[in-house]
Amino acid sequence: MNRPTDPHQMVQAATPTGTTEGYMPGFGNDFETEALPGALPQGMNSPQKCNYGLYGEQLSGTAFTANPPERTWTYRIRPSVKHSHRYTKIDLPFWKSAPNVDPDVVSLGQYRWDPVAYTDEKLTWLTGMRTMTTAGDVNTQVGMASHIYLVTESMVDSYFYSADSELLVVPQEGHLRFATELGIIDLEPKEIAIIPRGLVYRVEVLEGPCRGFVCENYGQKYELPGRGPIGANAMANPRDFKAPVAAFEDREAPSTLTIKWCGQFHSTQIGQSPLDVVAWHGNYAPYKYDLRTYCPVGAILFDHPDPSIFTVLTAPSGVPGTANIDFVLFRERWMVAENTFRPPWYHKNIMSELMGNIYGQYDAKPKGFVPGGMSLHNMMLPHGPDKTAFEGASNADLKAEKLDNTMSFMFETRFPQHLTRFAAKDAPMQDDYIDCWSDIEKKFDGTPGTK
Ligand SMILES: O=C(O)Cc1cc(O)ccc1O
Ligand SMILES: [Fe+2]
Repeated sequence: MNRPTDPHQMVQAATPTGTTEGYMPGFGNDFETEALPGALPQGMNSPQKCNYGLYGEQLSGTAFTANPPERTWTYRIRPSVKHSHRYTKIDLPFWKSAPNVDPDVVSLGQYRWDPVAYTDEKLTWLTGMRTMTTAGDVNTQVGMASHIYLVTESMVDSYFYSADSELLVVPQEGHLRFATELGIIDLEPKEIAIIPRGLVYRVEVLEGPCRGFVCENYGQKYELPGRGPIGANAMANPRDFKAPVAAFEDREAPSTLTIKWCGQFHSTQIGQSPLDVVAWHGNYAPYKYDLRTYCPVGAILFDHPDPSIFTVLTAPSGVPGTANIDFVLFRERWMVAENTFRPPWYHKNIMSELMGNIYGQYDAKPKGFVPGGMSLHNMMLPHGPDKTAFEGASNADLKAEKLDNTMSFMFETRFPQHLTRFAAKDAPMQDDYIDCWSDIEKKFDGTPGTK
């Protein structure tokens, strides 16, 4: 067990034998963890008096009667209802929620952005969030928002939770620490984290500046996609998802708690750190996942399958097979298909595709889609390889080829995505993006045979 030496170091539970330090493996497991011995009641949830004078409190992430229900029992120094003032609305003008349809902004189109640049401005997780697109409606818990974050400063005596959403965090540069009620998640590029709806946390900069992408999921929680005929292994394997062990701080200091609720931000003053959960058990918890453990399955003879084969996590929408959000990963892999145009095909899709580049080069766009950059191919708008990618791939010698040093992803939603004013006017949009297709030649001349 660690003892705190500075205000931001928490007392952390010992790690169960054989697991990565500070984390417990498994997707959606029913975990139990305690940072002080005997803090977790055994065999029951609500003893008349909890050990150490702790308060028992349940955090429900699904309806009580959902199947399966997801909830966590926390044993904490104070119940979280102990805050001293009412909530005051505050303004975080760059963090938008759906519906956010700006009459001056055209969302219909193919768009691409260079990385949003750091400035001299000091930015925290809250002030550094820049919404790029929104889809659906936060009030009916349908849809999503995509954001870029630029974070240079740790939150100090400042805590946050989103009642609106589960956050999928995809770092591109820098190392962040999510000190949450349920424990600590350290996060760096090539990893992702999921922060559940309702969970209080503080974000610290371990190595800055930090830039990355966030998909805010207003709907049902992310789950592992069914693998169907692929079977019980490959793609994202459950044991590679890691939930933190319990960690707490007993810290009395005037602090601010900010809540995102129905698209608006509110804050209240509290006299202590809310990260005071000494022990917990349950299946509603934050987790992280190392994208390098994703085992891609692909074409081993001919043709290019749909990108759904690369789904890491899927958030259902209620319509079977039609996700509110799919998180899809394009990582290093071998290309071996014979007599095949190997990059993505030209296509139109009812789903809206927002992509981000974590590092390297993406096969359909060898130039222009750079690390830290994003692109949007909105509902039913045609897109596909640029002229260079098309010419290269249709004339390539089709030997086995490793796509190396490449990691891009897609937030794919069944809902159209609307650009924010920031995305349309302030972010570094590439005005000439659609020119990447304009030189595609007509090869047809009425005579048979390949050209
Ligand atoms: O548009 C894109 O680049 C994403 C994508 C990749 C792929 O392999 C197939 C379809 C698709 O939309
Ligand atoms: Fe696409």
